[in-house]
Amino acid sequence: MNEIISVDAGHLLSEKDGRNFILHDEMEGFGKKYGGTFAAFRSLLKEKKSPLTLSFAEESSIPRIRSVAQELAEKYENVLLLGIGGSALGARAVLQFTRGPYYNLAGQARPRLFIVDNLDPVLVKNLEELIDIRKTALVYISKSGSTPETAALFIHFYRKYREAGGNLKDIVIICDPGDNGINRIAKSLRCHLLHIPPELPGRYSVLSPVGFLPAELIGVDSRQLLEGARAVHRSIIDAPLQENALFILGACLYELSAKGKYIHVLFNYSSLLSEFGLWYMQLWAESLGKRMCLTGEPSQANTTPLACLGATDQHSILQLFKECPSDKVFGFINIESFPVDIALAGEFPDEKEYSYFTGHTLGEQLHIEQLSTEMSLARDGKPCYRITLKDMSVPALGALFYFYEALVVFIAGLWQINPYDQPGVEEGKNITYSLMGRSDYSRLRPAYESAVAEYKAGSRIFSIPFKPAGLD
Ligand SMILES: O=P(O)(O)OC[C@H]1O[C@](O)(CO)[C@@H](O)[C@@H]1O
Repeated sequence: MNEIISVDAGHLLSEKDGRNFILHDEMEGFGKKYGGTFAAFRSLLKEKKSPLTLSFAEESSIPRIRSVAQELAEKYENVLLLGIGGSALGARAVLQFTRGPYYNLAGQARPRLFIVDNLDPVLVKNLEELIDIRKTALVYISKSGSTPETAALFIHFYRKYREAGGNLKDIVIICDPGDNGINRIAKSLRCHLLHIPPELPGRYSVLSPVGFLPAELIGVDSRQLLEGARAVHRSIIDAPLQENALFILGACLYELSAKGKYIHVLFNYSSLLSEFGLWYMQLWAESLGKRMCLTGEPSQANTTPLACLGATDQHSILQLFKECPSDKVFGFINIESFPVDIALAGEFPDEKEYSYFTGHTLGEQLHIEQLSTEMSLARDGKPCYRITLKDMSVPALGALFYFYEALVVFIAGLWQINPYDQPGVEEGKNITYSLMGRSDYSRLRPAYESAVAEYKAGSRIFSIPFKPAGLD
């Protein structure tokens, strides 16, 4: 196939079963029902007025990002990337897809890239025991600069780095421009400072310095991510409605959620896409999980993302998918052509459970298992679509990122919700700031402290005693 990605939406449709699928007649009416919303969405893309298109302008920042990456790669054995959510998940997906899960273990990998996106003290200690901080560069990514988890990690590693005599100018900070703590710190350290376009929300920022720097650090040409994204961008703009993959899929998913298919499962058929699955979950959840419409009315948005890994999760969650309530729509991501394949030798020819593998390959088996899983769900009344990536190239990954970014923005338009904010995350952050003693939140602290006391008073704890053997 010549396409970079293709979408098979045929098994979201049915001739007769309009309860679980989209009827062919219903699809015929999509243009009339959703064409207006799509046209508005498409013209924002075309006129480069959509936040998504800010990524394309970021191409101009790549030469500088590349030179920072090369400088760090020459000087350091390790790079520690601190970020969370949109400031880490895209980098994780790029690292895993392009270099595989064992990149840091490969002797020739330089620099090794460690992405820390949690506060867990055990995780941090484990990492410290593994790396020599004197040979480690620090990259601190926080769009807002106020995310408490990443700020805490930066404080910790900055202290270690400074105590180890690290060159403060080599630190890289990536954030929004602005007059705030993170920008002042970057200026006072006189370190590398890369800015994210303010109108590009964090979960859409993988195609910006947030994803480009980690890509360049591991030797991936970040321009190629943009090349793939551009191919999708052009196809959204150029393809007529009835052949437009994004329009058809977006309209189907929207209609299916109205038919009770609330859970959007993304079943990725490559271990090198499991981090992409986590990136997708944040993108989908924070963009589409909205209580209110742009009009101020309660929203009808009712979708939950779930990422799974094929073939692995066929042996964990598939049973439930098959036999429990039909509240899901399934997206499969398949790789057409793996860069390598492994042929199975003819062992145990007298054993029927083993002899049939002879002459097959692991890639072939993965494809067969993907198809079997999809077919068994579709034949059981579960709507399925499949996205096939031509290969495991960098442009294919860029295309996939942009496709899902555009898909959520289009679907948000159908629900008339804002895909770019995340008001639901704020309360938890405010409680954390107050309880941790952030000065500009001290006013809220007494109220939150009494709310915490009240909450804890509601606990009902049932303990299970344990006496280690030999201590009786
Ligand atoms: O890049 P920042 O500002 O540190 O934010 C990290 C993440 O926190 C959130 O704001 C809330 O979860 C996400 O939208 C964002 O990706």
